[in-house]
Amino acid sequence: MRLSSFLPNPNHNLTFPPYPLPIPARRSFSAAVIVRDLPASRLPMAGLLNPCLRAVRSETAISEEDRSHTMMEYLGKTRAVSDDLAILISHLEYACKRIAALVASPFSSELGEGRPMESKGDSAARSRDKNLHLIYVMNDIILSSLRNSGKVAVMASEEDELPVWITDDGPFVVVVDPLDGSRNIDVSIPTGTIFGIYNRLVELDQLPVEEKAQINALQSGNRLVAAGYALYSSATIICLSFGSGTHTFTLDRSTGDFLLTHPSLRIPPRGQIYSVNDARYFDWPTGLRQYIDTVRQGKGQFPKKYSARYICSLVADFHRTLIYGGIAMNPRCHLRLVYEANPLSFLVEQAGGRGSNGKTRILSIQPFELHQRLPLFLGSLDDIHELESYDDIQQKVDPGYAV
Ligand SMILES: O=P(O)(O)OC[C@H]1O[C@](O)(COP(=O)(O)O)[C@@H](O)[C@@H]1O
Repeated sequence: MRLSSFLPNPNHNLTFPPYPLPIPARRSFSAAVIVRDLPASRLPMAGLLNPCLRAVRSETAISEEDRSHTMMEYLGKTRAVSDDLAILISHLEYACKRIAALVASPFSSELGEGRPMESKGDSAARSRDKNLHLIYVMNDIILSSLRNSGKVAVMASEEDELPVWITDDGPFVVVVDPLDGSRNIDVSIPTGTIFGIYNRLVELDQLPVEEKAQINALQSGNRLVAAGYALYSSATIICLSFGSGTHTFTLDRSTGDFLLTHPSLRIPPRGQIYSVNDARYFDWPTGLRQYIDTVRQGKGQFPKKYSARYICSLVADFHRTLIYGGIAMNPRCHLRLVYEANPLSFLVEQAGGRGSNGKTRILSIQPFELHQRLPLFLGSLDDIHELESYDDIQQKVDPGYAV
């Protein structure tokens, strides 16, 4: 068996994307070369081929000595990660490296130009987003990686109106927001990719493709087998959970490896930071206004004056919240249950926090529509419980915002 047959194959991508790319393909795909050149012991499927390595796979959360392990090594050692899942993650990792390179490229604004702009997914609602071309390129990068993995039955993307059926026997379903915070690209503010992974519902295999694609993608967050995000910032981070803790990996640009930097991350039970677009204050309901007024005066259950931070890039605001604690929220019906709220709630819960729509635990909500939006509150357990106790915190008024 040739190892390379499992890996993101750089040759598959030479025909991609199917429109002019203003940078030499070799430069933009250098991550593939790095992955291809990894020694066999560092590949995720090393356990498949090497029985000794498989034996050291551990059931438990990662230990201190695992710090600085590459993501590939981590996947190879963790029993919760099957070989199929490890292969899928390695392809997602590869896609995220390519996106990281492209968002940082001086040519990113030209990407996808000349490509016909069909009306897709949520694009009507996203008319204020100038970067739709670029987003569609990122979407294609993810789709191409998932196809090449051979492990995905269906991909549902925030950028596509309908889910894409990929392969009948793919064991997984992937939901994805390829480029969150895209409006910030032109000013080099962090952006991200969010993804969730479910098992394919084999009991639906006999249904027509459109039907089984939809139902597979509309699984409730309770059924996630893994979720993650990539943050494209001063460092490129991938944060992952397979249902036994949340771990973050940082890209070492000198080697192209993601190194384990925060094993078994725990969100502090209290933070001192709230993150919200507070220009909307006068559209908020009474409960939310009262909560924010209270904590910023230091009169809440945690007797410290809270500070505000708002990047307006969900992944970045969420990542800071995960590390420092506090709450990242968007109280209006704006963020998507399937592509954003569920994966991030899974990650925050696995780190000891909570994801809520202001009344209910996000992961227990059954989605009824792929692009369904909802109010979203993510963060430290005690902070979220305190906020929920104000009851009236979901913003019902949404006049439509121009910026
Ligand atoms: O305009 P608001 O309510 O502050 O929303 C900002 C949020 O919208 C997002 O940009 C996502 O919206 P889009 O998916 O439409 O780009 C988040 O990254 C950010 O947190």
